[in-house]
Amino acid sequence: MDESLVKVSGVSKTIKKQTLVEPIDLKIRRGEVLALCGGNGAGKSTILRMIAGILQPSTGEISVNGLAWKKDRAAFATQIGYMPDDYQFSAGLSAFEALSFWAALRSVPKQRVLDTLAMVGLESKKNNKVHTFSKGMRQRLLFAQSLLSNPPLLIMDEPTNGLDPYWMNEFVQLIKNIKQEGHAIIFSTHQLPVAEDVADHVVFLNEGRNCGEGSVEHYRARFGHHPLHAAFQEALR
Ligand SMILES: Nc1ncnc2c1ncn2[C@@H]1O[C@H](COP(=O)(O)OP(=O)(O)OP(=O)(O)O)[C@@H](O)[C@H]1O
Repeated sequence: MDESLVKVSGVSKTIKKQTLVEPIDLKIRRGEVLALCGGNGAGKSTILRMIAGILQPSTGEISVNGLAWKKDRAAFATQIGYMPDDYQFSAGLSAFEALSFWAALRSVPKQRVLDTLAMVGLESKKNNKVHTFSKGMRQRLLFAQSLLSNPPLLIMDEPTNGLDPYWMNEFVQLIKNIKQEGHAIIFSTHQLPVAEDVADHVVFLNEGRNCGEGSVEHYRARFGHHPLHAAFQEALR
């Protein structure tokens, strides 16, 4: 029996005759972390945005927890927490206010707002204006936003971008905890050591195409320490 929480089959994206993503198949089970790795313009964000229901695929089907975006968008959206790679916060809002706004949209209680701020180490900054935050602090706030409703699937676009080594490590721990709770996670990264640390399975992308994939365990057995660099080189050949 196929126990995948997320099923992506034959999903592609073409805009004005330009193929951004060639048909791709992905499956993610509960408690599994999938990393999309690839260089600039490889198609990572486009794939994540299609799974998040923000961008309509040109072909293919996507379902999360048995719900198809095409059939029931509202229910589909409740299954997903999405952390974009770039987000302009409204000027003048504090971290607590920004998170409370998203919480209200999802009927999430105020206590959960405080809890998620604590999870990402922003509790003491909750009344500070978001526009005064550093890049890493904004990333942590976006991460908190994606966790608010405790959804089965977390989709994160370059989540460790701008994080200092301490928060990089904290992020890895948070993802491991969330994974243990049975959530499925898909994220994109340029940082192969991050993928090595948290991912179970890696898909390498190049020019909108899946050019190789495998489990981190498999790559480690094959290439030893820091295996994804060697695996990516091989995939690009
Ligand atoms: N709305 C759009 N219209 C036309 N082309 C687009 C659009 N969005 C993205 N692209 C192109 O699609 C390709 C894939 O972009 P995408 O943002 O998915 O890559 P990425 O792997 O996330 O890159 P990066 O690591 O730089 O964020 C790029 O060539 C990009 O220029």
